[in-house]
Amino acid sequence: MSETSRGKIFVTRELPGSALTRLQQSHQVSIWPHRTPPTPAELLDNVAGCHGLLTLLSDRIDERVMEAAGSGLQVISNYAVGYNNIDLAAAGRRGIRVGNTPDVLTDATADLAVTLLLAAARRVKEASDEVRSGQWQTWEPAGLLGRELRGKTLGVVGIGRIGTAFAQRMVGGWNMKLLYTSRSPQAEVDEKLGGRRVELDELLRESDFVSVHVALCEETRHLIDAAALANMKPSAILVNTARGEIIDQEALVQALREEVIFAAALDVTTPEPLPPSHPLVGLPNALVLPHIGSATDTARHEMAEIAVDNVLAGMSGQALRCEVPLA
Ligand SMILES: NC(=O)c1ccc[n+]([C@@H]2O[C@H](COP(=O)([O-])OP(=O)(O)OC[C@H]3O[C@@H](n4cnc5c(N)ncnc54)[C@H](O)[C@@H]3O)[C@@H](O)[C@H]2O)c1
Ligand SMILES: O=C(O)[C@H](O)CO
Repeated sequence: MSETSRGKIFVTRELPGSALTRLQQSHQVSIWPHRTPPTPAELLDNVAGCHGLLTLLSDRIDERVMEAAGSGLQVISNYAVGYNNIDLAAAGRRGIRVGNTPDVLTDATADLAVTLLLAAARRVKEASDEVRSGQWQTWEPAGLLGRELRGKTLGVVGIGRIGTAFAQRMVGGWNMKLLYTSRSPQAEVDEKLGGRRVELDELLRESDFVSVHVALCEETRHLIDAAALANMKPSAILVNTARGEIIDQEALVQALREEVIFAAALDVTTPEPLPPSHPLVGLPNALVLPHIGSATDTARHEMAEIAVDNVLAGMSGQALRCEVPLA
């Protein structure tokens, strides 16, 4: 299909900025009009006959969805850098290209990981709750004591784009010692940030702050389980801006209740949204945000431009601006 012939595209949510108008100029575009995602049945109905899909991380794009779209489906463009919501093997079998939106959200997400770490270290949630609930009585010498960062050991689980940007901030800002896990040696991280690649066990044992940045896949699901949490220092803080499923959340609740670790600060959970009745929401030493890592105007606008470029390229049979390699 050429970029000028009108192919059918389903977009699963409105996007910020004007990027979607570029799709509308050349194609027949239908945009899911609601704030919440289509249900699986609604998704199946809406993709029928589509040549391109522009999806969000909350849309599960499995073989059934690809089947429902039909044999004309050429491209699935995910409005996210993570693509664990898409069955890549099925896309590969069907010759469907898959796109994502890396790099433009790296700074925003690394900044949020710093925010979470600092907020947990200085007990910002408890402090703010004290003011809101009227329990703030006086300035107390030993009230709400938190943790200092300078010179402490930082453990980065998965030192990709965001993990590296986060480590740069923490090493540069607070002169932290850096340990990281990676499937391959990272000479630049070692040279520029004084990093040392270690096994996960050692990272958890030695780190004062642990931040998770690895992609979610079968090998990383519940990478941080009860045994891993037990391996951490009782004074340690765990940050997660990657995906909720990388942490065994029930084990985390127990570890926080029993003070196996000091605190956790999470931008991602299982499920999303996390119900307000979930124990993590009520725990004083857990801070939960509603998956806002990339939520800056710049990042979300640039993500939209890439996602649209990916759809246009895929529908004209070209390599995508940001293409996910398929198995
Ligand atoms: N909270 C948010 O809003 C937000 C925003 C952006 C990204 N993310 C998440 O952060 C993740 C990282 O993003 P990125 O741009 O740094 O990606 P990246 O690909 O640069 O980094 C991912 C790292 O995970 C490693 N990895 C992948 N599979 C692995 C496996 N099986 N075992 C061990 N390591 C493995 C890779 O080698 C890489 O170092 C994304 O996958 C996404 O889930 C969340
Ligand atoms: O993977 C991603 O890009 C985030 O989770 C949302 O921006």
